[in-house]
Amino acid sequence: MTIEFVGVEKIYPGGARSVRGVSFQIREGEMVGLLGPSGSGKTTILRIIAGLERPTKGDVWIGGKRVTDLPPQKRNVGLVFQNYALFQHMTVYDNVSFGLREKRVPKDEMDARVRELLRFMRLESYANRFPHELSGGQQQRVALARALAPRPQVLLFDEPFAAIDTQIRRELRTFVRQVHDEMGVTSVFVTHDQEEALEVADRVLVLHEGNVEQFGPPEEVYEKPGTLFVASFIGESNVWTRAVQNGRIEVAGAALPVDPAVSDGSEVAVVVRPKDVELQPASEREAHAQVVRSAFKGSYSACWIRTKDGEVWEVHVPSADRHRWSPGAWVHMNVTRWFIFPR
Ligand SMILES: Nc1ncnc2c1ncn2[C@@H]1O[C@H](COP(=O)(O)OP(=O)(O)OP(=O)(O)O)[C@@H](O)[C@H]1O
Repeated sequence: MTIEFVGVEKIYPGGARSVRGVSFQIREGEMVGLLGPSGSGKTTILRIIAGLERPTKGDVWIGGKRVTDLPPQKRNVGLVFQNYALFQHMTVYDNVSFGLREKRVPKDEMDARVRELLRFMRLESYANRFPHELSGGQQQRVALARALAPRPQVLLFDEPFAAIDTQIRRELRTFVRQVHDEMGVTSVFVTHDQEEALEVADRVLVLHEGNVEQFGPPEEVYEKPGTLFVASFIGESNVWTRAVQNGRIEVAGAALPVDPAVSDGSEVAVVVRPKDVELQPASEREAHAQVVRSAFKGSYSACWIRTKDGEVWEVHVPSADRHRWSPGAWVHMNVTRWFIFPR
């Protein structure tokens, strides 16, 4: 099912303008991650898709049908929330069959569907347990099975793994992606965790103060950020302000060209990813910077270097070379890639 927002605005009673005239289209079968800082409108957008909030302006379309005025139960969407929201007094089996009983699905058909989902979720032996007898990851799989039982064509996830520890979280997100692919649904999930969004989503919708900053595949929002906000929010970055002189800005001893439309004297922001700086050993006189600290991160190490102008940059180096950049070492910097935005 496609999902489309056309000029959707949401003003809550009390005046908070949470979503500011947003338009986007989600394709059939896509998995989209809503990513943005706290308060950027992610949950509100998800709730508007679900029909749990009504937009103040604009329209929502699901599968080519205008659903703006339809209640949640008529939208054929499945919801999975952060806190599982399982019925604590019901067994796993009863939780999963809940939506089917509501729909008065015949018993044999319901039983077959529940067994099929429990098998798929690797929960067959837990059918008679109660939620409190399960781990967080298992509870989340029950919540997913329950959402899937009535065969929704859209699945909505609100921070589904936020309460789960790292190892299980990684397993679950791979599992959710597999479920999405095998069930042939369209999915939208809210997350704070950009690694999660970049890993799992086909496209990421980056939100900032109720506006869409960028909507694109993970590699695009990372490698071709459209705005200063996206460049500094997605992935690690060094962000500095520079004044343009003779059509260029000076960064670590290099004069980088600026869009000719930007006039001399104006200020721009330059963003450099830590992986896009090469270090060379240098004498104190020739060096651009000195290493302040380094930290082992597995396959790479992070180094913080202080330039002679006092800026502290984060630079990533292969861990195998880490010993070359111990605190106090003088370094020459070569910036290999950068983004420039108006200030
Ligand atoms: N029921 C409500 N009544 C009034 N204001 C609300 C309500 N729900 C959300 N808001 C406000 O709308 C804005 C967007 O909230 P929303 O929950 O959509 O953001 P979010 O990006 O999901 O944030 P978080 O990551 O913290 O969950 C915030 O400023 C929030 O305070």
